[in-house]
Amino acid sequence: MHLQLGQLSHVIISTPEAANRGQEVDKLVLDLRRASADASGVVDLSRMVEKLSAAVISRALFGTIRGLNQAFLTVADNISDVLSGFRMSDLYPSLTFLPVLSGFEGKLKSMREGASSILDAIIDERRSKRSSSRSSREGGEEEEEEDYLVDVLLKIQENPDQIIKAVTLELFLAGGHTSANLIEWTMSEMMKQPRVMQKAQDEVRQAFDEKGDVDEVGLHGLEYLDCVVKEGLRLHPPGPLLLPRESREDAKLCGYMVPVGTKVVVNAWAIGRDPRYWSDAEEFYPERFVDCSIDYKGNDFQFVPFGAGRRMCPGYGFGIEVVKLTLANLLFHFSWRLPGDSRPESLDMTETVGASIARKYPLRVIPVPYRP
Ligand code: HEM
Repeated sequence: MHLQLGQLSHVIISTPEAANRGQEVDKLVLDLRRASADASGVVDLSRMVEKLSAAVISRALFGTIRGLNQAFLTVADNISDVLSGFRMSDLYPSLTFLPVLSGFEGKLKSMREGASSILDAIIDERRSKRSSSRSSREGGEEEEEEDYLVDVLLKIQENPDQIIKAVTLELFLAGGHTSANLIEWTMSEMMKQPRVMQKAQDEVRQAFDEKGDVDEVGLHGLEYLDCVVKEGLRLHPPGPLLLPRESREDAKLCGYMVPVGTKVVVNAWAIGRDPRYWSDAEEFYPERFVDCSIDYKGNDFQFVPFGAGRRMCPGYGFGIEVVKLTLANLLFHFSWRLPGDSRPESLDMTETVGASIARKYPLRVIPVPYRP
């Protein structure tokens, strides 16, 4: 993973081993297998995928630290819940007393303090792990160094803990829910359209049948899955309004005057559904991306699920890899059915309203193992 983060020029988590996403995805497959043996066989895929992507991102950040991981996940989850959604103060930013009056500011402050003390403990734990493996190596013992993101930041001596904590929390908040959200919506769209599910499944099974399992290297040859993920991003961008910008000078935009200092919100969700740029814009049709040069890397302004420009998502490579790896595993190891006699076209796709658009109702589905 290659990230550019403010004061740091570059941070690289170099290997999938450090990110360790494969292990977490294997765990998800195992949990699904177990659940499929239960009487009803119905699983809450939304919840399972949310858990998976939080585990993947926390492993990449600081590995597994018993007790602390869970505490951090809970606090970070609460912060992200509080931050999503709109508040009165967003509509009337000049009324600066509103966040204080509503209790929003106090709530955030106490959550930040909670996250900060857990992160202090995580940093201390990684620091002592690093120094004990250094002493083992100096004593001639073979000890492999683990490089999680916190370790990389600790190696850069001039980073005060305050910055390490801010970067860790930001990455967790930005990278956890987004990947889960995209997996959940893309699976929902495929449940609704068995034709697409079948085509993606055929591709994945053809690629990995001989090996019997999905691997990250093989993911790059899955052209249809690539189109499916792009189509998921077009219709359900996990950050629908990107990050707010502020205009640095007066500007004229689409005939409107935008004065200096205006908060500008870019609606990536609406852009992805604009019929001027997309035919049958509301339809989930991955084939539109076959032999099409439009990509999500910030150069095609009709498709900006990761934003564009200097504030573009620095974690898109990591996010896409997690999403593809998870989807490929879900498609390879299981066939999927809806509970009872629900028909695919009747699957409820109601969205929540807020800074991120999630499914209003969790995706409840039945996994049927491909191989016993
Ligand atoms: C499918 C997964 C993801 C999606 C759809 C996504 C989307 C976005 C979007 C739309 C933005 C705002 C960009 C803008 O305003 O121009 C953003 C920012 C950001 N993303 Fe992601 N993201 C994903 C995964 C990740 C991951 C895995 C990480 C980290 C490991 C990450 C880290 C960040 C950070 C740190 C920012 C803030 C950048 C800044 O403040 O300038 N994202 N992301």
